[in-house]
Amino acid sequence: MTETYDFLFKFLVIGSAGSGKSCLLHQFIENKFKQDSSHTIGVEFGSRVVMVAGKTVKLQIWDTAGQERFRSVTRSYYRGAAGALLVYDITSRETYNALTNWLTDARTLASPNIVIILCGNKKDLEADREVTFLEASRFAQENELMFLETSALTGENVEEAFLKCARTILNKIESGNFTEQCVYYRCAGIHMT
Ligand SMILES: Nc1nc2c(ncn2[C@@H]2O[C@H](COP(=O)(O)OP(=O)(O)OP(=O)(O)O)[C@@H](O)[C@H]2O)c(=O)[nH]1
Repeated sequence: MTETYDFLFKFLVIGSAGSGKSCLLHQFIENKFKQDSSHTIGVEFGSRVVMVAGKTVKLQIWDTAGQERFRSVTRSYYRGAAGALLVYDITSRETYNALTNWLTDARTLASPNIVIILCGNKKDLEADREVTFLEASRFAQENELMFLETSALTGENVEEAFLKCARTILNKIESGNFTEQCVYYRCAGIHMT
């Protein structure tokens, strides 16, 4: 099968262990909840071609392990990323408190201009919430992040998170504000299946 696209963006999914990164990726790629998700070892990969503002964009998505012992492996995948989903679990303040460290890694190891969307995942578990929408949106504003609450279980806002990030990158490219040559390519890719 030949697959053509206008742009290829490398995306990262980062955040603490158990926040739901693998489930978000699975929901976006397969359109269903990954029932038996176990800890990611190192990194996993998925891709999907989407339409964004009339352009075909291939998203190449790297789902990284959140566990500290894999940090040196996952850091080596940051280079060349145009966008990232920075994930925490709304029912776990610990995962929220770790956001600053993940953000520093993304901006130093990928690019200071990387487009990041903060995702407060497990929105379906309202009764167990430990992090309010308001405080997370303030954090997002202070750190120039977009922000959505998502549920990999119900699928709420999952597609939106990836598309919003892609749309922002595309806008930046088209307005000349995204100049890193390494992070996007206008290309006709050949994909063999
Ligand atoms: N209720 C609910 N559970 C979720 C959601 N997303 C993930 N989970 C559960 O949270 C646990 C961790 O999900 P994973 O996707 O494996 O987490 P991860 O961030 O990839 O974890 P690491 O690979 O260790 O970094 C699993 O038991 C999932 O079933 C969600 O949106 N809602």
